[in-house]
Amino acid sequence: MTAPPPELVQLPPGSMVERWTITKKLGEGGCGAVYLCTDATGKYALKVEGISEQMQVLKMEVLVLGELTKRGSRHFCKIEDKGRYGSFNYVVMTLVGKSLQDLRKGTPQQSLSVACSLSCGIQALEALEDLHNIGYLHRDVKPGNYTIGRAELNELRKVYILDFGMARKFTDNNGIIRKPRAAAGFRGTVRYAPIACHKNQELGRKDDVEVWLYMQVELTVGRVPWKEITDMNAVGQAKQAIRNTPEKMFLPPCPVNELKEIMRMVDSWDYFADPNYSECYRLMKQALSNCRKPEFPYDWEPGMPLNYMVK
Ligand SMILES: Nc1ncnc2c1ncn2[C@@H]1O[C@H](COP(=O)(O)OP(=O)(O)OP(=O)(O)O)[C@@H](O)[C@H]1O
Repeated sequence: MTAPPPELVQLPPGSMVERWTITKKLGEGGCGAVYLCTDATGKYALKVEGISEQMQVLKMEVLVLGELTKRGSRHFCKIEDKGRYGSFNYVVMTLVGKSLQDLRKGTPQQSLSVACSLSCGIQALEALEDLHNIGYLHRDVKPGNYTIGRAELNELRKVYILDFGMARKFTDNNGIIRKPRAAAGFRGTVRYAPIACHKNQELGRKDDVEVWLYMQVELTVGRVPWKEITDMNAVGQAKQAIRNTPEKMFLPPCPVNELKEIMRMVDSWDYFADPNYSECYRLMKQALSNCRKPEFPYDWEPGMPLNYMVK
């Protein structure tokens, strides 16, 4: 018999968690919920997880964000507070804006304009590079886990990465890459999983970059070729097969030459490889310049079609 789903912590509007007043629920994930909260200094996001939850993912979130907060990293929420309160653990962090998934879905064509998606893509890869540089893999890269900042903070041109519930440390305490396990279980979302994940192989930095590339396609074109396929193995096969006909994935207005070159590089890397991020940025910037569209304003800035979504 399977265990009943864990009870999510419910915090009604007006309730307090230490000095934080709950305003409303922002969303729910697999293992907890995220609330809008305030204190005397402003608005924040408060993430909670019951202490009896089987999968304790908040710990990883605190570990990763704590490390990045220390380093003053770009693209990450800052931790304001953390602790245990009654029967749950909580972390209070920077409040961010809409996800790239919501913004993409807010358009009739389900995609961002090409210059906007390339520019956001560069920031999204910078976030992964920063995370990899402190020894962690994200392993759940997808447009729903990237957001923009808030208009009130003048952060409409900033991309944040969220959700480290599936992160994994790939280095040991001496910074040496851990030995890959012989077999690893499937992790993440089928649509965005790297090929190695379909093969139950240990994931490395190159796998986060592979998935970032799929995300780039989705943001620019509105879909990945395996969108309609539901069977996990068939999705894995489709990802493999597209290597023979990359033009079918990098549809206009994708910069096909540059993205093909990035895919070629990614496919040449193994578990231990340190991805050549700077070459990826160079190709993305080349594509941005070749598309002959201005990088700014982004699609959701004042006067632009998606601005209604960030108000
Ligand atoms: N710092 C934040 N500021 C604003 N909204 C946030 C913040 N962190 C998370 N959210 C929102 O709260 C919701 C749940 O987020 P969370 O990342 O915890 O869920 P999850 O467990 O990853 O969910 P999923 O299973 O969908 O991946 C999402 O809609 C997310 O956009």
